[in-house]
Amino acid sequence: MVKAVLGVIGGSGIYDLPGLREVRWQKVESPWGEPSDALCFGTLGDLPMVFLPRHGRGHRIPPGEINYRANIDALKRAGVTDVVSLSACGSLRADLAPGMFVLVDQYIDRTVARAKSFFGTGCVAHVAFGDPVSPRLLDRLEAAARAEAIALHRGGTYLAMEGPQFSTLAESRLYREWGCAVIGMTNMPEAKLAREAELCYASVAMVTDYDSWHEDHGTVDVAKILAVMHANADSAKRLVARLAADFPAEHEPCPIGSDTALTYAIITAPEARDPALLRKLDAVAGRVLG
Ligand SMILES: CSC[C@H]1O[C@H](OP(=O)(O)O)[C@H](O)[C@@H]1O
Ligand SMILES: Nc1ncnc2[nH]cnc12
Repeated sequence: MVKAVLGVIGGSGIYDLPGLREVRWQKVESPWGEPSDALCFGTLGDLPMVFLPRHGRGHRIPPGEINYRANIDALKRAGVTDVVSLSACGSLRADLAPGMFVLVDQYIDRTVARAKSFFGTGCVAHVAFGDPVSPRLLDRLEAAARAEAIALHRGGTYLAMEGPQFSTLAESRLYREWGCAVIGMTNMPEAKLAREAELCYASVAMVTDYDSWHEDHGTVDVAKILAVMHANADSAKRLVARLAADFPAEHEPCPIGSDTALTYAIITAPEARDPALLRKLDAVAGRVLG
């Protein structure tokens, strides 16, 4: 049996997880560089949990400078099987009001200046990503939100922008025409890397604002976001506590194969593989590389 370990990546406004027991912050070394912070290990009920504040405690790191590879690698090394990503986001739809939580099921990646893969020259891999989110995690998040009476919308496309500046009005309108539901700066390449690391992944996008398109709300700024973010953070912590309380002790095989994503993904012939890269892949791809 594979023991379930729930990883939580906390976004803006979420720098700890109250309610964790046996808490210990511990630095995890990664061959991919520095994770955003030490990892916070603990238990909620009987479930082992690992928490990582995406921007570091004190919100030191901007979205474009987060070492997403080190973060996902460190969570993998810590034994995490499932990752819930918590994120502040702007809404691109009138019906998704500030305060609502959206369970994202698709992404559009418009980030441009980030390392997006663990693989590369010396070990090439192409994982499937048509279904980027683990549906079973979504089911569990939906049930937890219902139990906590948190307003939630299931489904929607998250537009990942580079930032750190917010969108222009023209960009905001364009993303609405593309049918996107929410916008943020961090879920890519995080979701791609989680898939490469064979982690089940789901994003909870917590709406803080209407981005720049809404005539009644003007353009977005950090003051508007902060006004909603703290209430969202309290709900998110309740959501996670409920999720953990109902989480199975044994890792459930992912119905879309997130946890076996590398089985047929590596295309480089064994004799052409770069030993130095293979060493860095020990945690992420250890299951298939041996
Ligand atoms: C503080 S507003 C902009 C900031 O918030 C979001 O971060 P996260 O996804 O980590 O909650 C957004 O992506 C920006 O990084
Ligand atoms: N409107 C917005 N655009 C990008 N990231 C955000 N995070 C919170 N609100 C956002």
